[in-house]
Amino acid sequence: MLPPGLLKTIDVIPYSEGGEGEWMSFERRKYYTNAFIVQHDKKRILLGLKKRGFGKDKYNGFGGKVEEGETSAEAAVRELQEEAGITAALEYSGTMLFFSEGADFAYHIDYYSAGTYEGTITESEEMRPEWFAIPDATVAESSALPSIPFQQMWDDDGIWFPLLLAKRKFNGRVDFRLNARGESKLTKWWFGAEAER
Ligand SMILES: COc1nc(N)nc2c1ncn2[C@H]1C[C@H](O)[C@@H](COP(=O)(O)OP(=O)(O)OP(=O)(O)O)O1
Repeated sequence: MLPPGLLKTIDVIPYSEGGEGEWMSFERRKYYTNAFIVQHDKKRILLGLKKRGFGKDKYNGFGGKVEEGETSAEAAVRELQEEAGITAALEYSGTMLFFSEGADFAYHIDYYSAGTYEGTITESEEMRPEWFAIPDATVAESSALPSIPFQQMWDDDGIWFPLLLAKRKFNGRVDFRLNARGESKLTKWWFGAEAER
């Protein structure tokens, strides 16, 4: 049921799949984290604008490589501190395998989230933190905050963000291929989510 290479971390039921072609093969993987502050009571989520390197000019959670000798959960807390200046009791939200055509490794990304944090949110050399409104169909008035900027995020984020916001853990894989202009685009995906409680 699961796509090749995806290491199952939780029991999931199929949630979303699409795209075309075969899954690409890869030789090795590297371990990454990505963390979000999601405040349902304030209807807002903290994202960061990546200022350099991989994913520059995209909004994302805060994260990076898991260093040798640390767990993914420890790496997530460290990266959140380094990139946004805050600490949080992060909870595991899901895992995604991402492979991009031509890359020499696949990203194994563990996602984390927390509803509260300590410290002062601070811009770092890598990320500029900003709050965005969590969509709420039950509330008529619009938020003073901007909407989540999916047009300036990774193509796959629109698929699994509803799960993150609904606190449903997920496992997924996304493959990106290069288009005629040499841009890396989402071409195939599979996501499973834990059953609704
Ligand atoms: C393709 O789909 C992706 N979606 C999202 N939301 N995030 C992704 C995707 N692919 C990679 N990422 C994340 C995973 C990491 O959090 C960052 C990349 O981390 P970074 O560029 O910071 O990595 P390094 O500079 O190698 O690591 P250090 O921060 O430890 O130096 O993007």
